[in-house]
Amino acid sequence: MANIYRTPIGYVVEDDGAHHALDGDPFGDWRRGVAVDAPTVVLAPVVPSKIVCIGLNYKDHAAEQGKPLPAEPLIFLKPSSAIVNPGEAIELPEGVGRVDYESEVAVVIGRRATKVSEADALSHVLGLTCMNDVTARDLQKKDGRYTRAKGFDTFAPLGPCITTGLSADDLEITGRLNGEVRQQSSTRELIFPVATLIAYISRIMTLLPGDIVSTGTPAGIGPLHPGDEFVVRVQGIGELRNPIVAGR
Ligand SMILES: NC(=O)N[C@@H](O)C(=O)O
Repeated sequence: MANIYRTPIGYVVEDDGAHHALDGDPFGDWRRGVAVDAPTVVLAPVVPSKIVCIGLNYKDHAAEQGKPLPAEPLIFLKPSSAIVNPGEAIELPEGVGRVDYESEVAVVIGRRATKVSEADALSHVLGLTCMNDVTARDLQKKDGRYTRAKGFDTFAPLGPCITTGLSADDLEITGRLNGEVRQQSSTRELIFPVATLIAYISRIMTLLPGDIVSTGTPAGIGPLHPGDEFVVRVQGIGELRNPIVAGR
């Protein structure tokens, strides 16, 4: 297991508490280079060609939304332009009403995946990271259109790193608003597990190295306000912390 950080000066790999420059390409051949200090500035770990999100993939969230459980994965896309780095502000656009946080475990694709089987799906995964699927809830409720409600700039905080060699079967996920726990669950509760999601999506669209599959949010969603801070924490990966500001 290793944590791969993207920094302004390149990738850094951390394992057993030691940090090394990553020589090569995290999606291809790479090796540990010179020893370096722990990065002080980390960027979103990838710039994906697409973010594929899953809706209603936790029973308790579907229940709090008053929605029936989907018979198959409910997928939608989020634009890469929505990505913000760990520590950067989530901007609440003017005039859109309520904007919610949604803590999620996100999968980083490592190898090109086209029509892959469930049995072979996980071999296409590079690792896991955290994502906040920020959502303009009033807009979503108004007309059910996901892309607009979830596609605003800064609505996809991503990070802090890619954790390799970690199973997504039973990871604790927590969402804290201003230090208070608002979401607490485990990936054990996912209706459709990661292998099923990758096989399902890859039958529709090819997943490319660096693409993100965000696995859905558990119950406990709620609104964000200027001055707040929201932290997504996933066991074995780390914390994704973002302040909230009023946007234009
Ligand atoms: N309601 C809603 O948008 N939910 C999804 O994003 C989800 O289940 O993660």
